[in-house]
Amino acid sequence: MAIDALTGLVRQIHDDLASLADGEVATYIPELAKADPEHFAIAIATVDGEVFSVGDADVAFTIQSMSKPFAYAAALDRLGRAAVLGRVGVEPTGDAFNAIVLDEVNNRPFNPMVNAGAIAVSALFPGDTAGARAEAMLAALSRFAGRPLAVDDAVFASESETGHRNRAIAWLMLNSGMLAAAPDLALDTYFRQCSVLVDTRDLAVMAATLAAGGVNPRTGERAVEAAHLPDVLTVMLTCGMYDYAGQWAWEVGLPAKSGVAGGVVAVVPGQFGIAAYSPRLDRIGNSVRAVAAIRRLSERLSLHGLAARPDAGGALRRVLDGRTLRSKRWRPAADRACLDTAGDRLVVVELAGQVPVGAAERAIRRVGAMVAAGEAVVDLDRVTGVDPGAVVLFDAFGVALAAAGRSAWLVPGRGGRAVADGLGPLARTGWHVAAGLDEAVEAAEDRLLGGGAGDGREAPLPLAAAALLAGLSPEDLDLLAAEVPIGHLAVPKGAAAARVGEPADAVFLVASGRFRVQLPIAGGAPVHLNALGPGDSFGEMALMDDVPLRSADVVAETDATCHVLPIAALRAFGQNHPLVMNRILSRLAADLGVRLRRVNDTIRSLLV
Ligand SMILES: NC(=O)CC[C@H](N)C(=O)O
Repeated sequence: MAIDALTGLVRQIHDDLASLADGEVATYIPELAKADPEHFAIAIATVDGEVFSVGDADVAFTIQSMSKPFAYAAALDRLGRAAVLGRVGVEPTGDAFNAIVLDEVNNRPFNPMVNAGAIAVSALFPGDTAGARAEAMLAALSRFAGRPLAVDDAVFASESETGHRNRAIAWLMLNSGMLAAAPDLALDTYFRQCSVLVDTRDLAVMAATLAAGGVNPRTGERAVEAAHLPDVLTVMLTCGMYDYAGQWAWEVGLPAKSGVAGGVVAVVPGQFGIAAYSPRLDRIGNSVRAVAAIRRLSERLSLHGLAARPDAGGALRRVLDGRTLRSKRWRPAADRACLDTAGDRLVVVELAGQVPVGAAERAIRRVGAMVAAGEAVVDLDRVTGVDPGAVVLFDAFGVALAAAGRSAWLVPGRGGRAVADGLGPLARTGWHVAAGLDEAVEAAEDRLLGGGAGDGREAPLPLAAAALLAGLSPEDLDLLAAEVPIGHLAVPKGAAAARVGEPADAVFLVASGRFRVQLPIAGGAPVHLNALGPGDSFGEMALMDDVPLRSADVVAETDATCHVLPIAALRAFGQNHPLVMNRILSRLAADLGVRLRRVNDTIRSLLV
């Protein structure tokens, strides 16, 4: 049995309320009077499909008015907002759920949560016969529950026989032309809809489907388009608890809906669906224990929708500048020195997690402060989601950049694809979308440097200028040139000087041009490890160990040339001149130390 945090907390609330016996079981629908007043259950469903429950969570009862948000969602999905708004408003009435009050001005019921509005919505289910409409209604509600639901025929019969007030409402609406179907047909669908059998766990899953953007977290099936959720959740918050809705919004702050069989569902957008069941009702028709249970849960877990939220800037993970964050591109000492000073005119803003509008605005503000005099990169690789409004801001900023004749780099990475896709035509935006952070930083550095050296057209460096041989005297170099057959290799742009798995039989000293050291990934882009330029070396690790094969690809970024020293000849040279070889190996060890520290910095930056 897995140990979790919610079950114990919910059980505590359940136990604390077990003795609460206020309220009366509904009897105006005779069949409802048969409910066991002691039944009490609480359930929570998460948006990733877990369901926690305590008490009588498997006891079945009829959904009653808790069906209304789901029927409303189905109507919005099928007919669209305008058509449904023409049939039912969104204004709370402050009256009882069965009030015979219609919005005469707009010729429609006030909202879809009271009976009048709900009957108007039930009339919108498709079908020419009661059976066809019932089938459409059950299919819609079942998508939210994630299992086939059925009607309790006894409750349906009981409500049909006694539903005179609802009949009055329906015929009154017919009289005003508000009903989209014949009253008997609309009422048949509505009474069946209210008589659908559910248990508390079902209701939690139905609410979780609304919390999860309209997708059922148990089945993965979409029950309603996400675009309709604000409509559904708003009327649940403002009207769902009838003339207790104002106090509910103030105390609990969650979109919710009650039902006279004794249930209440509540939605924590993006997190949970909550349901509670206990048949005793207060004078308004809401379950006393269920209201108390969800109120306590909201208080205990600070779920109130308008509770203070953490600063939106939390998604702004890091802001670095070009003095600390460098591209992997090789740069000559002069360029490196330039970046040591001018690097503060290159800013890299990194976002992570969910990006609300506020965080996007803050990141953009940092970029906007820089692009007038320098370069900027926005890295979204660690982002897990971007609010639609944030995408709008990124696009608007791109247009402002273009209008100002400036530009900046955007790195969508693994999480920011929605932003890149949401940008208008790249021609009208000042964003450069980069495949990776290193590419963007390299391009920003180039622009800061006015180009950047190592383009392959420079004169090849002599052997003596190789960093690996920096410790050798002219005499040492003469010895080396006399006893080691030194080759020269020209590598055209795009060609590989070395490939993974090839024999590691030579050391390459870069004389001109640039190389990228990379790991080939089957079916994907290679992983960029390092950049090399004139004076650098590769393949020299073979001097230190007996690994006979190359461990990475080395590909020319520009036309390039290298001095080539065979390993076997170098080893023989080392036997004859151990002191000279020792200077080469000391240099190599020092270089490896620099590379190791750079790798440590990279790892540390990933963990920060
Ligand atoms: N609030 C409710 O659950 C009322 C639903 C019930 N079927 C009615 O129409 O009266």
